[in-house]
Amino acid sequence: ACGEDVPEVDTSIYGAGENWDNPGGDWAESHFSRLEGINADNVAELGLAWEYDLGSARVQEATPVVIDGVMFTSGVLGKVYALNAATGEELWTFTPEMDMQIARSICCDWANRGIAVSQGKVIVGAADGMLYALNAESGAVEWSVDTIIDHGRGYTSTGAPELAGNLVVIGNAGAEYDTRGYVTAYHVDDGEEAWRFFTIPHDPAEGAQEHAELDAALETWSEETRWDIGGGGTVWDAITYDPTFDQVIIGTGNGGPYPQAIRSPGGGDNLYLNSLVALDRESGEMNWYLQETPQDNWDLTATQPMLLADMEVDGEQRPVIMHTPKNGFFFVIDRETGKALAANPIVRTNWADGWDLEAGRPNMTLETSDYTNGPQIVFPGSPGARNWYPAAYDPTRNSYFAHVLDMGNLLWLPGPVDNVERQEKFLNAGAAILFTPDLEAAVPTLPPPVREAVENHPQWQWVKDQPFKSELRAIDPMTGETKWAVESLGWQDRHGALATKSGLVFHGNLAGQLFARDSDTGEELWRIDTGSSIMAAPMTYSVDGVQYVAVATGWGGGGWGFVPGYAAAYHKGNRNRLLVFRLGGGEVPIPDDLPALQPADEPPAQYEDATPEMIAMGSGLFTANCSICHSNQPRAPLPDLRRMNSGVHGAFQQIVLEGLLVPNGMPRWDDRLNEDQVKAIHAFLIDSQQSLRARELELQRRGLPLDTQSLTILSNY
Ligand SMILES: O=C(O)c1cc(C(=O)O)c2c(n1)C(=O)C(=O)c1cc(C(=O)O)[nH]c1-2
Ligand SMILES: [Ca+2]
Repeated sequence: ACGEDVPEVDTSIYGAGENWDNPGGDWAESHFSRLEGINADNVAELGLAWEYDLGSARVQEATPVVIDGVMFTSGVLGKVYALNAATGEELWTFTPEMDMQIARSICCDWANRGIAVSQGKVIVGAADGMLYALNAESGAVEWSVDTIIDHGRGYTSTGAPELAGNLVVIGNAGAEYDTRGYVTAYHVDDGEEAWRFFTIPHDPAEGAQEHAELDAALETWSEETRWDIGGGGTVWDAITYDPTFDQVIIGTGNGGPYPQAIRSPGGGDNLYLNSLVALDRESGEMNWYLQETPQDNWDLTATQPMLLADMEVDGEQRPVIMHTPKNGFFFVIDRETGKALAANPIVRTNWADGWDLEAGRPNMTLETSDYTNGPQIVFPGSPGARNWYPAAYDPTRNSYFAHVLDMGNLLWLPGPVDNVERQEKFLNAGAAILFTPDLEAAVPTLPPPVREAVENHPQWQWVKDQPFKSELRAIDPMTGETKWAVESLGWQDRHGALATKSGLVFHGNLAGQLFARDSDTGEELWRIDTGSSIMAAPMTYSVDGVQYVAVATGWGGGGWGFVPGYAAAYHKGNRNRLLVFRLGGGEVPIPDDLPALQPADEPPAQYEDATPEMIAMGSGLFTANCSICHSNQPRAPLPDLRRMNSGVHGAFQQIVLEGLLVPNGMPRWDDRLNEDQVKAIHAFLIDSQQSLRARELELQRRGLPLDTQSLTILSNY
């Protein structure tokens, strides 16, 4: 890897042109296009140019890349597609092979957020942590490298690799599991490792830290830190190369377990959790860090996308990063120093009351957010004020277009904080979390101590008086003020954005509509029904003078088991496709509605003698092990286990303990569950199937639909 060229980046041109050369669009990752072929005067003529079936029904989060007429993008588990960008003709695809036991360590669906293209290679991080460099013309593997340092822990990979000159940098996911976060830089030409940066220290009893930055970080962790569990700090989404200072900026994740009282008892900032950290491209050494959420208890990650710009601050042009992490603040950060120049709240926050620019820290309010001594309603909730959904920045209007969620969730400790056992390669979040748009309705169903604590909570009034708000906004970065906003369909209806110099903002929704709005007012200028749920960000490019707008469809990600009733994925199935539009194009073929739900089959009489204790044990084991994937909600992506047929009932033990369906993505559990436990789970499911069937037969007799959804997601980690 010696003597390679480090490509020059021209930072004087802002926004993407004909090519959209990385998932963020341009060097600034602005999701902004300079193309003006499609504008307010003609946008109403947009129609379908071509569509491409991505061959799955899970989750699509990637923004495609287009270079010289070829589109490259990624999908489920890191599958890669190369297509003719003008016609949709498939040039090649690549499906990474992996042991599907990995499905046990994936928190938030089989997402992949995109690819990197450089030196004639397309680079993707597969779900199992393998990094592949593929020949851009043929799709053949040129090199591959295992980025995971310890396969005995719950590491996965969902983020896009980031190009930094001659290097490609990749992180990983798993802060809800038993991991310690890090990023690794590899040479693009041959995959040789250049450097690795760990985001948190390791147990000092086990020898020297890997690099000097960790010695400083160690001071911010307590002596009782549960290093064995992992600590978290995963870099699962944004990594951004800043060519101006030749540095790689990483966004780090939450603490693991969530409660600091388990993770690092006695407090401390726990560096470098929930931080932006700038690393020198060549050496991997730290230039600066900014911790956005110290002392994390809440999964308030800083992994969300970063957008770069040069911006006038106090009368001076400064190179900045715009960052809206989960924690509810809008940060404008000096790229040279890492100092926050602005940090304004964009939603209600009660883990901090404002941000002190002088001190470079938030004003922490642990009395309303630390749940060590009882349940707390925390704003923003762990879905985040923002999440991975890409924002777009239009420098000509100084507007940042982003989906924002103003919502709290309820957190409490499910048990004592001492002697918590590490769950190997499994969930270790250590907190009970209730996500619901209607806490007021959910609270009466909670155990009395939790219920009372909630009703006496200072933020109970917020919950009662001001419902959650989920909206696309145009925001002024330095003030955080909203210039305009449009409401989305629900708290789960969140989506990425594209802005164009011609004054348009494009975005989709879960009901399957794609919109173009006026950048200055938010006014709707065009919409088209696609019949497929959209979360991913649209992008635009041009080939032979024709401008196209492309978007991937597919519902999933965090909370993926609960398909909202307003989603196209609920009524029409979760069609994953690429839809590409041009002026004068046609209608989008709309999938048919799914057939109506039918009453659950009669379950077998297998455990007719099951005791209530056995069923209760099965219920507890199901919640702890199975429910993160099997939500047992109508139209969920995975089978509702209250609707199993006789064949599946007959093979239940073989599926769960012997791995009969591992190739399909259902892992084996013989390392965590024994035969009696699996019998108890099965007895619980048969019991649930009986009650479901009885209820559904009754609904059917009365001529009523069978769709009854729960609005509440309880994760009892
Ligand atoms: O801590 C982690 O390592 C980690 C990983 C991921 C992921 O890889 O997708 C998510 C999260 N956390 C997370 O907190 C979160 O809200 C989330 C949403 C999504 C998604 O794809 O919709 N992924 C993740
Ligand atoms: Ca997380």
